[in-house]
Amino acid sequence: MLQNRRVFRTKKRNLVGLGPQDISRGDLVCLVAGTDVSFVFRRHGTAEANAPGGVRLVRNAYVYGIMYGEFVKNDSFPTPYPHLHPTKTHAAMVLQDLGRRISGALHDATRAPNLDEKAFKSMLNEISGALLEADVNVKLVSRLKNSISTTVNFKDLPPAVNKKRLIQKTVFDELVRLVDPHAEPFKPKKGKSNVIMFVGLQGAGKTTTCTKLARHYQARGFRACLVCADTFRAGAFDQLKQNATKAKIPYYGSLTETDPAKVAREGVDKFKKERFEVIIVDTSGRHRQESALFQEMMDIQEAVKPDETIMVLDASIGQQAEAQAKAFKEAADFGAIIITKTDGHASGGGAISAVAATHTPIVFIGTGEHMLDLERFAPQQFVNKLLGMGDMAGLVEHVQSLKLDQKETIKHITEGIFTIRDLRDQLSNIMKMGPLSKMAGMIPGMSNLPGMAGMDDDESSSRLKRMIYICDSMTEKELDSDGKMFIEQPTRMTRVACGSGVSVREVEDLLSQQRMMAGMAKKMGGSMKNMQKAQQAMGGGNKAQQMAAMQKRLQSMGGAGAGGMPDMASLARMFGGGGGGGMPGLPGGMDMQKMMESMGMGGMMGGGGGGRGRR
Ligand SMILES: Nc1nc2c(ncn2[C@@H]2O[C@H](COP(=O)(O)OP(=O)(O)OP(=O)(O)O)[C@@H](O)[C@H]2O)c(=O)[nH]1
Repeated sequence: MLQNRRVFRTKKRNLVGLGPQDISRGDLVCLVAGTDVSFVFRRHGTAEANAPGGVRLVRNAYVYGIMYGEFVKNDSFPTPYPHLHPTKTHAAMVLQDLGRRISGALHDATRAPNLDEKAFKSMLNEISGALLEADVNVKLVSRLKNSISTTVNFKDLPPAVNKKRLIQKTVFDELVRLVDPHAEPFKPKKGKSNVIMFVGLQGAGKTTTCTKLARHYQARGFRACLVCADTFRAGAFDQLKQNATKAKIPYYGSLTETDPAKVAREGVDKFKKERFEVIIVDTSGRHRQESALFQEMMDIQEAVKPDETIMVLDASIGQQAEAQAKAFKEAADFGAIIITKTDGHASGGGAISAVAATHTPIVFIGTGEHMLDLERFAPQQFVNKLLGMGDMAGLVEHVQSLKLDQKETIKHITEGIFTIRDLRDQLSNIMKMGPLSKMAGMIPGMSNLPGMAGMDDDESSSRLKRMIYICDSMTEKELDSDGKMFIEQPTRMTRVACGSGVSVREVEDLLSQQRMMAGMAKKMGGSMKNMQKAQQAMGGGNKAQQMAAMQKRLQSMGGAGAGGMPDMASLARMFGGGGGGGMPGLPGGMDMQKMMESMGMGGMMGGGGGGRGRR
């Protein structure tokens, strides 16, 4: 389980086990009749994959709680095939696992018919164990445990107190305290040159994160640019150049100058003269905390006098994080931390402990290699999300930052129309939003749904791309049509299929999805007008207050890790489209679950299932 092996878990029973090292996301762990160990199977990725014969054996596995047949005897698990009993396996993100364990412990304790001291203590032990396993510093865990015990003070609780509420609130508050150093992070000011310098060990993700951050500020209206002061690693400037070019961000660096402080000064001076507002300086890393690295860091700091120094910490650093952060703090006195690679198998707790050790706030977390994989870190929202309670404010901010153009589609839906072009626009908007699993994590209750945790982002993204290719192979007239011309002239389908490199069947599927959505649009046409009026009336008020009220309402629907699923249709209606304080990501009244299902991602919403294979 620990040395390079995988951990399996199912949401309901937290099953844990050992598996082969080459196990991968989406594999099935099955009990086969007549055997007493479980086996890992892999789907072939064809339409027949769901048929009993559509899988191949990878190797055996040991999963506690199912290997002696307990699983088969428990009829609360779905049994899609009589002789194969799959549980969803995935190379789980450990932070997500940590969240699931904590909310599972809370859930078990607070749902117990007799919430006695024993149940409370066992919940505390489970939470502490989960935090320790995730590499959170042992002193911090013990402090958290004591604090919860003291605040709840189970023995002397007056009978009138709502124990469940109190426990939930205390655990939540203490987890927030763990990641909140109560220090205000730096905020760049418009109309001024804000110099931000990055420091960190080699490979922590500095160069990647510099570009992500520059893009983040650029998307929020700042004139952002990048300076490469890494003259130590061959290829560092090329990497920054490549990233910056892709993100359309101006950059500065030198292939010949060897003094990093000189390059940094030249770059910063140049961009200050050009009135750039966010100037990000990337520095070099080393394998270890070497004195040469620290000296270089101080020289660059002296040369560019940054307004903010950010330390980049790899989430997988584990227990060394604290010592490393302390050493960097002494040398470079950084004012903020960015934790990268939180999407990996890292435990993340070490990096979280670094916050407490240096009293420095985490400002962002890196959640993938893509340019958009940077999330603002806010302690309360982070804990909300960790416990599966969603992060609505983050979701709205994320979608708003994408500046999605919805006007045409919303106008169409109001008129009861949904063209193929509308479908194409929606598909590309969904692509811009980033991985669906990430979006799901931000919607209260959604990350707790069966199937969500193991959602295969690569597969859904490639499916979306193929659908966009199909649309891109159509003529303007076809795109603006209601799709009927394809039924009247089926050769059009063959032409589009050839043009986009897919089968005619896939074109047919896309058209039937568009037809289904057009049917929904037709039904919604009339009611939309009234809804927009209501939204406009709401749009004038205080948005922060509305946001807080919405978050509260959704939480009460989702419950604290209870897995309650908000009504997605009403959620989408609340977001509305276009007007007032609505979220421009989804057309008003669109049922997200139906929309995902219609796009062939229904399997993700309900677990199992799986989509149609490619031909
Ligand atoms: N999965 C994932 N990978 C990341 C993330 N951030 C960075 N990476 C990857 O980590 C690797 C190292 O990132 P770099 O940006 O080159 O690291 P660096 O700190 O600049 O390295 P040096 O310049 O050698 O000091 C690259 O392959 C990045 O794509 C993240 O949040 N998630």
